[in-house]
Amino acid sequence: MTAPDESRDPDGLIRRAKRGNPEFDQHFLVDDRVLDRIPNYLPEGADRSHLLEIGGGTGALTDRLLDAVPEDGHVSVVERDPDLVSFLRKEFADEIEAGDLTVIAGDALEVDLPAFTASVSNLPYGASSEIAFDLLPRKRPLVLMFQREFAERMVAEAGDDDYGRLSVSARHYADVELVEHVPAEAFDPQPRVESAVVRCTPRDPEYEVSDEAFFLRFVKALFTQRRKTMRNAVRNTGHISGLEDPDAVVAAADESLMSKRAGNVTPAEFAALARLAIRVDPGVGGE
Ligand SMILES: C[S@@+](CC[C@H](N)C(=O)[O-])C[C@H]1O[C@@H](n2cnc3c(N)ncnc32)[C@H](O)[C@@H]1O
Repeated sequence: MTAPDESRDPDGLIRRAKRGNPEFDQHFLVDDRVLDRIPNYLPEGADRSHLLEIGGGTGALTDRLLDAVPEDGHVSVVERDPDLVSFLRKEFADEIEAGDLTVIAGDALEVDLPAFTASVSNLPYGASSEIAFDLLPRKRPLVLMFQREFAERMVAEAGDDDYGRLSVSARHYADVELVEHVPAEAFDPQPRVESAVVRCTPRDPEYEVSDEAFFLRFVKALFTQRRKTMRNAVRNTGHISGLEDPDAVVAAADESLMSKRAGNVTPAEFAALARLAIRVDPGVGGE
């Protein structure tokens, strides 16, 4: 592993790779201070023995991750662009030869991911939601860079303007915190939007759900009608949630909950309603 003061220069990597195509979600981090900070956002005590990076690009973050793993640790990096894969394999030939780094060629949503202990990634914006929701259920610590608006929706709480399906679904798997806003100037080429880094610390939710898939589908359905009361949202979205008898769920549910809007309902309240629906609705398991 290289010492931190020997980190590769991110601008030099871009020049050597001759890459950086915004159409391929290629915005490379060039701000050394941001690059240095990102691995340190891993939760204290996180197992760093096998770090996974999705979207290696020209390797500026990969280089920092090689410094962040313990002596016998490993970094795996997935990259979809075949030219960047060739570049990474050449640039990091010594680390690959030493068994410290594996470069996996392909789409992160299609390749078999290795058994990583934590992931630190500057995600391709076009696929960030799918990749995050592929990683979150694996219950490993994650430090992920997103578009700022996406990150803010992810960490929003009930009652916040940005609170929605994304906030409830992400929190189902982990504690999520926005740890740093990153301006467009930190990248080359610069994206049109700002970015933000989110730390996800896995934990079990503080509520029970007997059918996770139904819970997540129900939350998704209810937020499609976020301006309506929960009463109407439950009734109008059976085609999405799978409820066969939404009226029975409304009748059995607490009156005050049915009068709220989804944006003011906590994850625990959604979970209690999902458990109730499973008891009373034949479409999702009840009678
Ligand atoms: C935002 S750049 C980050 C690059 C580098 N990690 C950095 O921080 O400078 C995202 C990278 O992901 C790659 N990429 C885009 N879609 C991908 C996918 N579905 N699977 C794997 N890599 C992908 C792009 O080619 C690009 O190199």
